[in-house]
Amino acid sequence: MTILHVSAECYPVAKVGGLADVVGALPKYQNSNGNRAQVIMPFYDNKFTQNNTFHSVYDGELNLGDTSYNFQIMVLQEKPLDFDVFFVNVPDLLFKDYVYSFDDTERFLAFQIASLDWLLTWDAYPDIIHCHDHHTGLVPFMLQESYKYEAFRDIPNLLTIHNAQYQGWFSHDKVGLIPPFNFDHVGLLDWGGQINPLAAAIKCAWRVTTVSPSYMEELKHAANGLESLLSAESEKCVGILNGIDTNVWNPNTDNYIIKNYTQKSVTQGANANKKHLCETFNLDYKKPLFAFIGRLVGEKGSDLFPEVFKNALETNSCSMLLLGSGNPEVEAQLEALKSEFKGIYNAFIGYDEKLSHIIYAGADFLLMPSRVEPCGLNQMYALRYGTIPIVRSIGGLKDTVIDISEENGFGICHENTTVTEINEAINRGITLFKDQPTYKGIRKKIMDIDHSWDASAVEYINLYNTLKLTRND
Ligand SMILES: Nc1ncnc2c1ncn2[C@@H]1O[C@H](COP(=O)(O)OP(=O)(O)O[C@H]2O[C@H](CO)[C@@H](O)[C@H](O)[C@H]2O)[C@@H](O)[C@H]1O
Repeated sequence: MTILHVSAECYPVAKVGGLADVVGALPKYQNSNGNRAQVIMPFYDNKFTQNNTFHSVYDGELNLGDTSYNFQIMVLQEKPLDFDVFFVNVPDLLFKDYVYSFDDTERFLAFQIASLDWLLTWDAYPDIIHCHDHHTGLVPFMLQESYKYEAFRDIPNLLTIHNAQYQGWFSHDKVGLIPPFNFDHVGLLDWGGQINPLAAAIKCAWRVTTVSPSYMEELKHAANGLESLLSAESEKCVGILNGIDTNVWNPNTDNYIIKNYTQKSVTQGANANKKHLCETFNLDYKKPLFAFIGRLVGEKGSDLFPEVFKNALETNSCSMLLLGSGNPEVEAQLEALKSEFKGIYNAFIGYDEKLSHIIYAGADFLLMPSRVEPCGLNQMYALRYGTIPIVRSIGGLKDTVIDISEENGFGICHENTTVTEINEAINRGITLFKDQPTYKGIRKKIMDIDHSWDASAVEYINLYNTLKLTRND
């Protein structure tokens, strides 16, 4: 089966968050099952495009309303990835040193139109078009409604919602940017008086998946305005838990970390990484080290960190390390804490892939007090590296972490994203750390949990197969 993933991010080409990890791993696993999965994504001006050579395989011109733009489809000269990636280069719009910004409407529309224009020239169309998040949400609409893409009406397509908080809204004033379609159907684009690419995709895609079963259920009650739509479309929606790329995330072979280790050598290995972190960030090595990695946004509960960290650090019984960026106010508060808690707290405000790996390996506990967490990959990386996750039981966190008080439990869970509950959970971690035999036992146990893509990749293939059957009916 041939599958074309359409996405704004893909690791290691361009990564802002978990979307990149998924699109960088799922095709690999699908290919290893005898399929041909490919990715099409924008050509950005970033380290990856600067450090690799590309050549153009197609030159075209796309229209955004009355304005036309030249574009090329580029491919890598050599093949450093485990699957084919096609890059859409629209020099005037997409070739920027950022992935997302204020001009997303025009940029991602151009990306989607160029992708489909080029696809029209293929000899054999893909069996499945798999779209990811709102940046590609107009693809299912255009496949179904745009006159110029009539040849694609039969291609099964699906949408994966990685995060329904972001929907790509824009005004109906810009409807003319979308290639002509039967205007009687303009309502398919609309949600709440605006053009809403995520809503349009939920309406038009043949199937909709979310990245965990629990998140699918939660969306019916909390989907940033799309609750009733998701409830109405629930028959075509299904939750498939994300996996992780166990080749990239392997403490035994990870080139980013200070000392590699296996389940057998986790104590020495993880401690060497912890030591490095404590030396680098001036932290007390003897205390349990709690870490957070991620975007500093409301969904992740990051606005509560300044107070949570202060409460925890005032007891002088733990160290804290944060890696992330986002809300400038939160960033400033987290910076300010540094002088107050020298020797037990530090923060790196920014993005650093290598450092994230060392933290997964060297921290004792990973905090994820998310208000919303569609799946969450960080807790799965933490488990693989023997770091105990402390999570709020929601979305994918609920599906992947069992509290230590339960049978076969291995993590610390709390019900709500409140300062009190997060601090209580941290205190439970401090207590657990004092009981070193139990702590070490859990560490070893969690490294055994299999969250590789193997099972979920097959679930996707099975789902694609049901769509192919629908087409043949
Ligand atoms: N400052 C930083 N420096 C280095 N690395 C950083 C970093 N900030 C984040 N990362 C990395 O980015 C990824 C974040 O993945 P998540 O799944 O936790 O969150 P995200 O909310 O982006 O993804 C959305 O999509 C994914 C994929 O479907 C869902 O799991 C998730 O719930 C949903 O919100 C991890 O690989 C993490 O290590």
